[in-house]
Amino acid sequence: MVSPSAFVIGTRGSPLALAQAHETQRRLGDAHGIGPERLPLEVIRTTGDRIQDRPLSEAGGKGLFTKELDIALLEGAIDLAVHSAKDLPTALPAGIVIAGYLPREDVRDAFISRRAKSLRDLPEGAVVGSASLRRQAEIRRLRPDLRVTLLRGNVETRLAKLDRGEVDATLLAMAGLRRLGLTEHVTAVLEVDDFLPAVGQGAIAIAVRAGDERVARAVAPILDPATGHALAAERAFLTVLDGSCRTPIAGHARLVGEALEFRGMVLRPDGSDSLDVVRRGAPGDAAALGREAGLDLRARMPAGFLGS
Ligand SMILES: NCc1[nH]cc(CCC(=O)O)c1CC(=O)O
Repeated sequence: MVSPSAFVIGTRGSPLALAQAHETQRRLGDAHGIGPERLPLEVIRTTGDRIQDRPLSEAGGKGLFTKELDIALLEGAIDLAVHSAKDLPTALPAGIVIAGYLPREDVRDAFISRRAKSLRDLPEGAVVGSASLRRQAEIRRLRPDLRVTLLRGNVETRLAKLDRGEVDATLLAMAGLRRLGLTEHVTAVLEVDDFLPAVGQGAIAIAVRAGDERVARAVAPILDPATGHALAAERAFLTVLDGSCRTPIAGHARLVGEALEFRGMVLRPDGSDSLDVVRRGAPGDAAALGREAGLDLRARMPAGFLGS
């Protein structure tokens, strides 16, 4: 007899999404002593996966990668959804909550190029491709002389475009490259203090139905409290500033000893100006810390900074 599924894991179908879903499946299986056959993956294609020709910020923003998974969750077709925390909107649909996060991967961005050893060494006028408004603005801030172009597609597609010489360099998250076993492509790693990552970068979020105690209890042992505190601060920061998905925003929280340290930044899209903030506090006050950091930046922002 085939044993019934314990929990159905919903995921997008990109190689990175599948790697993250498999990691979730492995951790959940280990925690409960059950095999992958009892934790089947249900692959769901999202609007964000279909749009390849324009920046997603122009196509309606972040919910594009989550809507179809949200529906499957609410309809009971899946029991939990695995997401890159970075791609999650700040507001989730009614009836869906984030149970928590897996232990965080490397949060840093990687510089990848065949033409230079580092962002600093790229020749003047070199072309750097990225689809991220944050990375585009941070690159322009550090190197206003470079040409920044749109480079979309999944991690493998972008590396192929680099190999074909469509761009001289690109930036990708270390977390994704590690999960895909592609770190041999990395030319240099950008430290957090030099190149502040996106809110949620490197973290895998587990979304569940609100009030579904069976699923909540099952996933609890695989969730990482430290990552939860960091993400609470980062997402509260984003919520305060997320007036527009056209805004380059960076934010990162980490435990330093007993304290949670948060750094946040907003940039003009052309990199000509930026504002940053640092706050430290108790991990238990993570959300308030992030919110206050966001309010502080908002109060210091000149009119029109967010491009509205
Ligand atoms: N927006 C795409 C996306 N969403 C999550 C990751 C990488 C994994 C992560 O940041 O957790 C990536 C690719 C990238 O930014 O290089």
